[in-house]
Amino acid sequence: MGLPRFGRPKGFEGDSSPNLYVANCGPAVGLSYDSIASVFSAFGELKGVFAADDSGARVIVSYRDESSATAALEAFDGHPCPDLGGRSLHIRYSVIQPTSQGQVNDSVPVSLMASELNIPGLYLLQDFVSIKEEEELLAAVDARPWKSLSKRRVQHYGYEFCYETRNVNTRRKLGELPSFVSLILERISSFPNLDDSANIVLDQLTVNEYPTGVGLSPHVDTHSAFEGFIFSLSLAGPCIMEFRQYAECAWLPNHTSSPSMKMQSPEDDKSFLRRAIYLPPRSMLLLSGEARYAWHHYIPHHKIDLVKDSVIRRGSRRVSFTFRKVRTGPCQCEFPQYCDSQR
Ligand SMILES: O=C(O)CCC(=O)C(=O)O
Ligand SMILES: [Fe+2]
Repeated sequence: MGLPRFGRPKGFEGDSSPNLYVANCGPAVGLSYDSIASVFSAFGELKGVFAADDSGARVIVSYRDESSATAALEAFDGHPCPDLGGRSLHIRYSVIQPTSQGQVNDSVPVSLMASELNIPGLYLLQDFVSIKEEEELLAAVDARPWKSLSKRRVQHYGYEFCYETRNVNTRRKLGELPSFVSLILERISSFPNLDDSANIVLDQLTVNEYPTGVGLSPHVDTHSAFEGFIFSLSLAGPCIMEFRQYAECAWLPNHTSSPSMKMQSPEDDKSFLRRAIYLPPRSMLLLSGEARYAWHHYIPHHKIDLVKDSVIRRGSRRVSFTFRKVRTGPCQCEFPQYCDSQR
């Protein structure tokens, strides 16, 4: 699983910091992130509560001010906390771990199953289409005009996606989704894990063709552009997809709380959790809820991927069909810190 950028300091006396490493605390011991945030926010404004590792029993509580972290540490370290199920917490100041770019790119283990990533709302179904259907879908898009971007080719159906604004013009509808995807839309309407999949109406399709070694930069599909379900069908070649959750989203447009913040893009923000999943051809990925709204997805620009103990070569191309529903009003998701409609 992904390594957090905040770690436990070596030794017992770490330098003080606004970030606390809190052990014996987390969803694995019955404490939700919300309940932890609510108890720790009594000591000052929080930036957030994050998993410290994959145990589910260690978290990073990140404050705006160091003095708040000090007050919380003094109050809670080593004492049973009645508001957190009477658990005794073990608290240290946390430090930012120095990671090299090499580690960032290469060290995250790759899972085969979405459930292993522990990201709510993320689902992967293998063999969503047959080999024959895959051939037909590829033939259908290859018979239609591709638009060349700098490193990959795309086709848009339903609505054009504008890469400059990362949005769609809702007043310019191109038409209905093409008939060659009807079978996919029908299968999506009985997608497991969704309460009401039959009522999901998808009206935008982006087809991406990635040559070997080409990926996609980390991004969250713009909240104000698309609704809460994003389905992505992988065809032809495999890839891995990495998910990143950033501690700060200061580089989002209209960020007002830190006007002096210099960060321009997620690449400048080094505080993030990482998870990765293998996407084989013919699999369907669903991003919903937290996975859709609060995690960046990213396809590393690799020619080969290490999956468990196997080296997997990307094919000569990967073609993905991404189905979304264009949003017509502002997004009202539960993740305002990641939401362009709510900033
Ligand atoms: O190729 C994929 O599976 C994902 C494409 C994607 O994330 C996007 O078009 O926003
Ligand atoms: Fe995306």
